[in-house]
Amino acid sequence: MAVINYEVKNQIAVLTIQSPPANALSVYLLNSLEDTLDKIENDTSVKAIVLKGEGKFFSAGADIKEFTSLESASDYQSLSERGQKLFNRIEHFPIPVIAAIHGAALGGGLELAMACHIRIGAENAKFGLPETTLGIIPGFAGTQRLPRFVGAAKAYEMILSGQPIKGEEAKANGLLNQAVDEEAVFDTAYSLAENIAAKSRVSINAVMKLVPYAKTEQFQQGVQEEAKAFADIFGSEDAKEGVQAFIEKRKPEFKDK
Ligand SMILES: C/C=C/C(=O)SCCNC(=O)CCNC(=O)[C@H](O)C(C)(C)COP(=O)(O)OP(=O)(O)OC[C@H]1O[C@@H](n2cnc3c(N)ncnc32)[C@H](O)[C@@H]1OP(=O)(O)O
Repeated sequence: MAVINYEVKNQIAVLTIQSPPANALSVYLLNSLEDTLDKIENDTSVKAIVLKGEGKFFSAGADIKEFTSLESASDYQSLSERGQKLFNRIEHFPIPVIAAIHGAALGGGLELAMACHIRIGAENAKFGLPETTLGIIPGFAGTQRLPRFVGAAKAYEMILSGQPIKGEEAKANGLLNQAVDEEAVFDTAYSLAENIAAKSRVSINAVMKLVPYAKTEQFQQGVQEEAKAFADIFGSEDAKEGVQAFIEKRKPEFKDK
């Protein structure tokens, strides 16, 4: 069963994505994450959060297999808006969230990591938005958040090519705060959480309120446009072909329509 498991100890909540085999972000999992945030927001003991994935990856993104059960453009737009809203909540969460990323953060997995406040990643992990490989586009605000971290030129390259980058390159491009050995990812994230938890809650709350003002004003407009485009693109033959090809483990044959 896909869930977010969480444990609170010493004022730190550790959230673990448990959705084997790839920690795909199904709607059920997104709902579980929302429920967990509700509980943590009401737990006045928590001062920092570490978010990690169980198994081989942090997360391989939205559940591609679930796409085939959606029918209309409005279903796809709702899915996109569901993820966008949740990730926006994380970005504005009053408690700092540190993503501890190993294996891969792809598609929605990277979009989730980018909504967190701090990212510690493995040097050998893959970071990317491979949606164009499926004949679709990112839909959980990736087109808007990625350029913020890596700049427009690198974002175009990553989104249009669909090619992931490794931890060192992600760090050099501002996507990661630190790139460390895979074995050290969780401990590095956790000790940063301990450092934060030793600070006054008053300071933490003030910082969490102030930093979001640094955002651009067009971000909300951008994510609305993204949800519409995400819905439209699923009406294309190439999106059906791309998703089907992933499921059938073959290369897609795009027809540009
Ligand atoms: C709005 C948001 C949109 C999106 O996020 S769209 C999704 C974007 N993400 C991707 O396109 C990533 C797709 N996955 C991959 O590229 C690869 O996988 C990995 C690099 C993550 C891992 O590769 P490897 O180690 O070779 O494993 P494996 O055999 O490909 O995958 C193991 C199992 O995990 C399933 N899986 C992987 N990613 C997803 C996913 N995103 N949604 C649903 N299932 C996924 C596979 O199918 C397979 O399953 P089985 O063992 O039954 O064959």
